[in-house]
Amino acid sequence: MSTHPIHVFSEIGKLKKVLLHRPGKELENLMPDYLERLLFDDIPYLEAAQEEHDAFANALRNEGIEVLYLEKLAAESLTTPEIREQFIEEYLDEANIRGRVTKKVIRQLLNDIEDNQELIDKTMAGFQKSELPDIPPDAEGLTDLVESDYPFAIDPMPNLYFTRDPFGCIGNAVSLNHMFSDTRNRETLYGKYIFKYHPIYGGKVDLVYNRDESTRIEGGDELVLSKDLLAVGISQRTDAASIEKLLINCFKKNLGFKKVLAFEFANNRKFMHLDTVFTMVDYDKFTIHPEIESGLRVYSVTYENEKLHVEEETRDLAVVLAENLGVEKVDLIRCGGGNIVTAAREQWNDGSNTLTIAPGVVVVYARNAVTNKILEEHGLRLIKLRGSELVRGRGGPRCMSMPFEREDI
Ligand SMILES: NC(=O)NCCC[C@H](N)C(=O)O
Repeated sequence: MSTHPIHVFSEIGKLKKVLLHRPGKELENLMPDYLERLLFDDIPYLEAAQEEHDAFANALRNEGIEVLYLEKLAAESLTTPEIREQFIEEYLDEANIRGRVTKKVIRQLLNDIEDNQELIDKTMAGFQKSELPDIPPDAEGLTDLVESDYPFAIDPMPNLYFTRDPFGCIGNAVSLNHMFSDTRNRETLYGKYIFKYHPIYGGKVDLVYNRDESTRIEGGDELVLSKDLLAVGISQRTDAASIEKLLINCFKKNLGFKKVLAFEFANNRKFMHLDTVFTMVDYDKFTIHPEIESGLRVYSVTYENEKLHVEEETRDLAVVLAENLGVEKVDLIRCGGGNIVTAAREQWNDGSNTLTIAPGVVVVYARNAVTNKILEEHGLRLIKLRGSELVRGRGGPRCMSMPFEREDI
């Protein structure tokens, strides 16, 4: 094992260390009127969501995996008063606050929080206007005084428990993403501080993408299939141009990857990321959602002599994968078992969003019984989670986890 604090050269190597976020008060700041913009489909019951999430973390620990928490690493990254102040400033600048006086008032409230963990948790939860002291009528800010029914001074970040997306560990490096939506793009600030200032990770990890890039990419579209091969989705969330930048940067940092398979598929919410329709579960096995297969286009992207080469793959996906992984044959396991309704229902509930913790061992939601049975029939060992509340944010075990260390395969 290398001495790098990030080491991820496959999707399936034995998972050693993984990053989660325990859902917090940000979920209690969800309201029906704003669900769509905040990318939620319903409002989870926080206490039950936390119980389900703790069960997820414990299931991983029982398999010998070290569980890290985003909120804890972020708090540990505020190592000096100056860094803490800078963090608060950047957070406020990105929080879309309506008035100067309101911003000043919130800055004071944040400064008054002594404990760094409490500070980070509060930035994640957001601020209801009702939590702020009244703005005096003679305050100089017009925007602060104009009444609006919108109840938040700062929106919550309810999607934080999907740690897969704001940044992705690729080899020894990290892709600190520029995300598709305003609501999620704010989440990448925590990654920025972790990889800049955290006592273990700060300054030790190369970035192969940065949050200030203009084109978008999200971790759910980034799959490390082998030490040579990445797969990246061109999706609702990820632009083709970002894949080119990512590949060039991986080359420049000598990470060893030789090719990206770019998967272009339907651009819509139900298939928001590649990992909602396609995951690797063993040396030669993948889950796939049948509904994407007919429209799927796959491109091989390589970079040689400072030039990108792109070629559309016309052969079957299974053949392309087998050749690129150096295995005889690849099994594409179709979620839902060939029934279009079952497949659609179970995909919506993240039936193909498996987290592989060792070759052939995957974490899944128990609720996707048909897909789970098929996975078992293919010889996989399943660790089944209850996800009744967690699934309301539209993500499964892979979305809720970011591997920091895997054993090489
Ligand atoms: N990798 C993933 O597919 N993550 C799930 C993200 C769900 C979240 N509500 C979102 O729409 O971004």
